[in-house]
Amino acid sequence: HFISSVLWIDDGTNITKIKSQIYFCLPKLTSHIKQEVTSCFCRTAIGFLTVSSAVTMSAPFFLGRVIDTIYASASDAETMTASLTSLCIMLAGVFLCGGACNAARVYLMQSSGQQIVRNLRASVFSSILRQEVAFFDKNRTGELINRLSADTAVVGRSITDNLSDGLRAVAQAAAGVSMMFYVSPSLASFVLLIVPPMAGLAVIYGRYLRSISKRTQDALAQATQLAEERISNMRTVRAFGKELSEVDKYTQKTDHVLGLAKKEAVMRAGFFGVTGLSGNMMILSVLYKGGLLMASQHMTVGELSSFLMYTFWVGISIAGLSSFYSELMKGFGAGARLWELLDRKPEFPLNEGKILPADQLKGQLKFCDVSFAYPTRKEAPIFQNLNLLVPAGSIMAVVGASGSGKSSMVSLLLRLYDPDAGVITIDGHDIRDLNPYWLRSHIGTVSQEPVLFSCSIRENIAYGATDPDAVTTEDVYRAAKVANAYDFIQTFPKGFDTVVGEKGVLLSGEEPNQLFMNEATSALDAENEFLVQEALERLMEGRTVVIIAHRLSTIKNADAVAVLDQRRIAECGQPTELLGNRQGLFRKLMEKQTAVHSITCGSLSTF
Ligand SMILES: Nc1ncnc2c1ncn2[C@@H]1O[C@H](COP(=O)(O)OP(=O)(O)OP(=O)(O)O)[C@@H](O)[C@H]1O
Repeated sequence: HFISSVLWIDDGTNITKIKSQIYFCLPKLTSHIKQEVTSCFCRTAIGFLTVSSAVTMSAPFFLGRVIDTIYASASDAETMTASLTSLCIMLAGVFLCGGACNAARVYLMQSSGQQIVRNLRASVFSSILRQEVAFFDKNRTGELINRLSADTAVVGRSITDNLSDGLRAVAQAAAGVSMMFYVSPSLASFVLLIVPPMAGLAVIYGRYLRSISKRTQDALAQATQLAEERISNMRTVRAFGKELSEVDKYTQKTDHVLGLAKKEAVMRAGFFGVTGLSGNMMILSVLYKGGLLMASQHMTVGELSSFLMYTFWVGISIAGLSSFYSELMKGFGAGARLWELLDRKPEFPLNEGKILPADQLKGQLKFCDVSFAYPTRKEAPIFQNLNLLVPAGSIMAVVGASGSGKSSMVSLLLRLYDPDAGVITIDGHDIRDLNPYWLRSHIGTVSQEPVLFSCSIRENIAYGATDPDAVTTEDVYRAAKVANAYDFIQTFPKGFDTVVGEKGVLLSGEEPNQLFMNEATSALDAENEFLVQEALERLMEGRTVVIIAHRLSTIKNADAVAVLDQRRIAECGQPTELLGNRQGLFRKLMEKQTAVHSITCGSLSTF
């Protein structure tokens, strides 16, 4: 136990990183631990820990006494039965008490850990949702989810059960070594002479084993990344017919993992074979030396038995210490990632800034010399000195080639990102001075992508309301009717209570005939397009509307058209006027447009 645990305690990898994680986390973890330790919950657990450890560590001593009693009175059956019975009953009571205390300690520590995990999860989730949109461009969803679920659990465990297991291991190892010296100083010195050199060898071997183990992990991570990318972009793989070559690539990566794993297996086999052998050899030598001490009347058989049991306990406790250490290091790593997230101040305020009085709101929109590049792709500017004026109450269609930045304009208007230069104003007010909550609640967006949460249609419709709980069934029906969706939703067996999954996954699964039958799709599309168009036209009345026209047929109601090209508005004017210019970009776009795309429409509803 001792030798194999040395392997894991000596974590030679990246000490500097671990150190910086410890410096960063320790104050935060300490405040958590302080809070925890001062709770009566935890004090009780420490009390139980002390009793159970004391019982565990006194057990070998008393068991040695039992053996000596058996030996001493082996010739007198009556005396032996009497003294053995009373000793065993007493010890059984003590052990029972120790077991109960241990169970209570584990229960209290685990509950305390779960409480910490719950609090951490709530704070981390809240911190994630407060971040600006650019943060989500830079951080992968999977990684954030991992912090929320796995890292919180690791931190919780490392400062509760793990800490109590660690304390227990320290106490038991110290008590065990002391008891070994108490029972037989000469045998204890003998053991302590042979263990350190063996531990030294284990450290050297362990470092090599760990480096191979790390290489295997890295190779596996590469293979997994390849698989993840290919699976999530399955459509592209299928479209290019690359299934077989991708399988080959993945197989090559897994072959590499297999090669390293085999090497590691050989190394591990050697290591554990040698540690098992050396463990047995050590016990044999203790027995040999102990036997000699018994022969010279320096030790009883009970003392030798106690001594052996203590050596086992010390070994087990040190193994426990090594797992405590590695869990604690994991806790520091996870903690560093969590607190980095918890301490991160979002770049945009969430609910601060000016709120314009409703009666002063006209809805004039202006982009003045706006330059913008996505934070993740600073080298590829989307807009440079873009200017556009959308008069209050008018309908402006923004057109342009795919990737010209139409949707990016909506993102800037919603203040999902800030321009790098220039200003965007609403009725002359810089949107950076306005309260983003208020701003977004006054901008309605209608998008081609139905983002549905996995709950009922009713809940999905109510999602946009300021207070979804206050939304009545009538409100939901009214909203559905305005969107021309009421009749369509009523065709589902469960109507508004139909549960839909993320991106409508369940909806398609439940209602395949009505939604996704091949022959029906075109008819449904046309019908839906008409219904949506009609609903939008009703919504547009009296509002400032920016239509992001992916399909040029959707601009027929627009008062003006702005053509995006070369990172700015290249043309702007009435559709008929622009169509009249044969060399104009709009005219060319109209001529080019033969394929039918779906629409995305960003509308400034309230203005
Ligand atoms: N979050 C993002 N991070 C980095 N680049 C982005 C991001 N979103 C869009 N882009 C890039 O910005 C450019 C403009 O994209 P945008 O979606 O605004 O164009 P679009 O005109 O609406 O295109 P489409 O008509 O194809 O929808 C594209 O090159 C796109 O790849």
